[in-house]
Order: sequence, then structure tokens, then C-alpha cells
Amino acid sequence: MTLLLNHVSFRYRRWERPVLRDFSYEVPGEGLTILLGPNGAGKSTTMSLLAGTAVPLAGRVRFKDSDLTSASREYRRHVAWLPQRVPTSRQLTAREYVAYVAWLKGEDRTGAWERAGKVLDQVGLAEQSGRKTAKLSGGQLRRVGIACALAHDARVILLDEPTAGLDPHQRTVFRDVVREVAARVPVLMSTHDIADLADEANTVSLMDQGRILHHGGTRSFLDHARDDAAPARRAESAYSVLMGLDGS
Ligand SMILES: Nc1ncnc2c1ncn2[C@@H]1O[C@H](COP(=O)(O)OP(=O)(O)OP(=O)(O)O)[C@@H](O)[C@H]1O
Repeated sequence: MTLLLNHVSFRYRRWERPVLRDFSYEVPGEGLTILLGPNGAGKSTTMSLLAGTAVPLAGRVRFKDSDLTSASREYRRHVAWLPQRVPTSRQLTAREYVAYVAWLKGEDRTGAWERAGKVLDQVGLAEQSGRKTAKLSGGQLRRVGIACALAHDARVILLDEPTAGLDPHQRTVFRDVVREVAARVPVLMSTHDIADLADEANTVSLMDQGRILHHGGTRSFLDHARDDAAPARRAESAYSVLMGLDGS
């Protein structure tokens, strides 16, 4: 079962040209998919359409092999989304906020509270779980957002630049969490950090100007690297070659 955009067009304002035109994209049904692309490529737009928080001008957003469309409550319950800017309620503690999100997504009160404690622990925020979200740092808030995305039994998880603003240790912690989660639930994650690709991504999608330039296994992405690229630079080299930025 996968999530897909089918011939979708989308624009932010009536007088502007569409960011996406007749755009189709299918989130792989298993493992971790990394969505790469330069600023303004359309990654966040794609993710908000998949999350059902943006409505396409034309085309459809749906689960394949199921009748759910993005307009249905069920659909939103099954899709967990971490947006680029984590919306929080400043008066709630981190645990209250995560529990609230889990409750909104259909967990019962006790289950939501317990789950919130568990996922905050997973993202290394157990000690801060009783602090008001207004008092948390940007990176800690990001981790609260990640915890929210993990706080209910979603069928697909969408993470928009989850590692932005995390310190190196927290990035490592986060990658371990994602690896574990992606073994059970398909995860689509946008990033500018090519190191996120490392060896744990199953699929790489590269987009630019509202179009997909590459979509396939990580190995086939890396095959685009220049022959003389150092092993640690193969992902960057493949990115440059596919984007036409490689001068040679
Ligand atoms: N709220 C908005 N209102 C108007 N235009 C927007 C809005 N959000 C994004 N855009 C435009 O849509 C296009 C795609 O933006 P989007 O945020 O989807 O790209 P992105 O690949 O996620 O970029 P980044 O890596 O910088 O986050 C850009 O041209 C951007 O200027």
C-alpha cells in the first residue's frame, strides 16, 4: 500500500504559475525514501500535498489499493507529517503536546499519554518532557515534532527536513530512530544533508523545478557519480551530475 500524487497541479496564489504541473509521484511502499533537491524545488509542496494539508488544483492524492483520498479523516489519521515549521502550543509541555497530537490522530487518552512518553524518550527528550514547549530550543522543538510524527500508528510517515537544526549527536540519534521506524513503516524524508542518505536509504528521489529528475534505488542514484569521485563524495557527485551542475 502506497501513497501517491496522480497528475497533480498546484499553485499557491491564483495569479502565480503552478509550482507543480501534471505531477505524479508515488511514495515507495517500504523502507526509507530520501527526497533531495535544491531550495524551491517543490519538496515541501509535494509533502504537504501528500499530507493532505494542501489541496491540488487538479489531479488526485490518495492511498493506492484503498479508497482513501486526502480529504478524508481516515487518510490524515494514517499519514504522519512533520512539517518544516513545527506548530506547537506554547502553553503545553512537550509531553502534553505530543499526547494531544496522538489523541487527535485517534489514540485514546491513556494510550496517547503513554506513547508520548515513549517517543520523547526515543528522540532523547525524556528529561525535557515536562517543560513548556515555549521554553525549548529550536533543535529540541524539532525533536518534539519528530516525536509527534511517531506518536501514533501511521501507515506512512512524511518528514520535511527533520535533521535541520539538530546537533551532530542528535542527527545520529535521529538516524537510528528513522532506521528502526522505516523497517516497519514507509518513511519519506526530505533533506539537504546528503549524509542522511548514508547507507540506510532504500530509495532516492531527486526533484528540481517541480519535476522528478531521478527516482530509484540508492545504488542506482550513486551510479551517477563521477568515476573519480572519492567514496565519501559519491552522493554529492551523483547529485551534481543529475542536476547538471558537474562542470566536466
Ligand atoms: N506559502 C507559499 N506561498 C507562495 N509561494 C510559495 C509558498 N511556499 C513555497 N512557495 C514557492 O513554491 C516553490 C516550491 O517551494 P517548496 O517550499 O515546495 O520548495 P522546497 O524544495 O521545499 O524548498 P526548500 O529546500 O527551500 O525548503 C518555490 O518557488 C517557492 O517560492
